[in-house]
Amino acid sequence: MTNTSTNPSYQQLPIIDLSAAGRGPQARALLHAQLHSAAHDVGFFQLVGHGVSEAETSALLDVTHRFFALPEADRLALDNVNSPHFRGYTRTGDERTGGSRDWRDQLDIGAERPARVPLPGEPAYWWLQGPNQWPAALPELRTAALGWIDRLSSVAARLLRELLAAIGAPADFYDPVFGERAHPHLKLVRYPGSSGDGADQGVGAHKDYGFLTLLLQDRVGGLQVQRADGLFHDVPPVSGAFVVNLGELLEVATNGYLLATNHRVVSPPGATERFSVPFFYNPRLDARTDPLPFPYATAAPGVTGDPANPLFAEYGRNELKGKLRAHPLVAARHHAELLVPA
Ligand SMILES: O=C(O)CCC(=O)C(=O)O
Ligand SMILES: [Fe+2]
Repeated sequence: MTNTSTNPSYQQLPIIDLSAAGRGPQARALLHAQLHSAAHDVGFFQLVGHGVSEAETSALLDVTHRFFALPEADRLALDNVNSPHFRGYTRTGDERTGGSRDWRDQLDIGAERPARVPLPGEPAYWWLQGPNQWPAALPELRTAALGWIDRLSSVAARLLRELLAAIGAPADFYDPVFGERAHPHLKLVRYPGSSGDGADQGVGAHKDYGFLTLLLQDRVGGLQVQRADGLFHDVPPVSGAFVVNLGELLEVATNGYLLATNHRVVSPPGATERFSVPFFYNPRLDARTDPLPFPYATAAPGVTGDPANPLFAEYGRNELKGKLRAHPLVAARHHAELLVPA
């Protein structure tokens, strides 16, 4: 990949301490100023003071390692090609981003709900609701993953409210699109090192589909975020911090005042493995993202106009667009009628 920047002025990443929200009006006002700038000027930041302990994160990383250490047959028993809901295991090389192969394997997990097959005339995105696939040989993974989804949903809910307040909007404006029927998503990811053929796309440049992503990464590094100079900048691991990116719905919500952050992962060198656990804070599938009332709305530039990646205000549509693109084997097997002929 090209265009990687080594510009030192970009090496200081904003660090946001969420615990400041509970430390009185002055601390909260300072938090809001920092959050406003981090979200508007940079588009991503490191989140600390979130209340998730090191014991909790190491337990999750431990179960992640144990999942990828299972015999391949145990992982392939959960192949997402068998799930019309895009849940389960994707083997290395089966996922595509920007039309090219990603060199990572992963387990996709969502809210645990029964399938809701769309009736004629209903939106196709209801396919995204359905059961997960769990490894029989590692029953504790289910508890850990569903527990992490609950834990991070509440951190993300607090963070979103502070972020909305920080830009002068009603903090609870989007509360109704979350709640019981929200559609959070978790991935357990392994980057198995270099593909050996000269490509270094761990995952290609993309934006996430929802409101906020809270990423737990190990110490290896390789995540890069595109900044205002157009170049990709390393996001070095910070112990105890989650990397937060803004997703496409926040861009839609603010008419481009906040931008969804374009990011990618460069494969680790040689046989080095990297593990990460992105958590995606997504609303209900049938939620429409109403425009956010806030004082900067009139100055907002509008959403990014990329014909290859239209942004949809209806969350389910926005996610389905991405899943069909990223998982062509699942799409071809279960959803051929949804694919636009090339
Ligand atoms: O693994 C990472 O650091 C980032 C993963 C990511 O961007 C994604 O899965 O959407
Ligand atoms: Fe991402």
